[in-house]
Amino acid sequence: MTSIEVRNAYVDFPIFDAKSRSLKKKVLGKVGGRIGTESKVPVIEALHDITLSVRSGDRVGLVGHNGAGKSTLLRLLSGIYEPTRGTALIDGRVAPVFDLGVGMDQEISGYENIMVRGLYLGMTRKQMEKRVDDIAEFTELGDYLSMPLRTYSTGMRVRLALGVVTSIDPEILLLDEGIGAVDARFLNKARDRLVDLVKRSGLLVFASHQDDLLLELCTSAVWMDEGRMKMHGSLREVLKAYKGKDPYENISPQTAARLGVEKPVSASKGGE
Ligand SMILES: Nc1ncnc2c1ncn2[C@@H]1O[C@H](COP(=O)(O)OP(=O)(O)OP(=O)(O)O)[C@@H](O)[C@H]1O
Repeated sequence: MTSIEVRNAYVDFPIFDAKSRSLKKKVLGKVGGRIGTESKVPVIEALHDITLSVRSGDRVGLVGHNGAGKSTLLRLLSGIYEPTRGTALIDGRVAPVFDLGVGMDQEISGYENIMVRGLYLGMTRKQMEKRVDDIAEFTELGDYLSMPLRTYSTGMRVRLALGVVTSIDPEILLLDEGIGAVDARFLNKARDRLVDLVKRSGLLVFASHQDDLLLELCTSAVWMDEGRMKMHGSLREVLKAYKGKDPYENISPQTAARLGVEKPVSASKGGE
């Protein structure tokens, strides 16, 4: 069965070229994992004693401040990082969607990039051949699909990458928030495809700062803080604790309608 089991896992990054004198001054920072200065070189404790079990059907959101450890945790769950201590057992085919640009080649055409990126995400050539027309239509890139990628604007690249990403059939889908960083009109168009993609996926872990997208794609959540799991529970409860207010207070009427929930009347003033 598709699953990920993480037990007492730590991820440390030793930093060999840090300016250790200024580290001794201990400037109090609000973001990032703890920096240990006991050993010869400073060590960033990006993940600290993580125990997490994700199974088929789970849709987990990762929330937390900048540097809290969300991306590092995604990389641990994908097998890209090995834990420094502890274990991470991954059972299933992983599609890591961290950076929309990864696996894209500047010198080959949009069509060719669709194939290459699909293979990188675990699809076969045959599967991608069947999907290429659908992806091409979604991107609205027309004749540009025959041009080399270097001729594309940033937004055009995002369209291409999102088209491919939302066409795959992953067992384990790991999404980093970059996916949300596209213009609102195109995101609207991509949203349905993203929702379908998540439905097709065995399990999802999604790191994001955007409540709307989290509410749409996830049911449970983990709140990361200084590399530790501060809370694990239903998405609504975790967002409530993290933000200090009910996430449904902030969502747009359109999102409320899509989610089939009633937007509660704003009761408290909170904030990150
Ligand atoms: N390759 C690396 N080398 C050294 N330190 C790293 C590396 N990657 C992450 N870190 C550190 O690990 C900690 C966690 O970073 P991570 O990128 O996982 O945070 P995040 O929660 O995804 O943040 P954001 O919301 O800003 O993307 C930070 O203190 C960061 O400085």
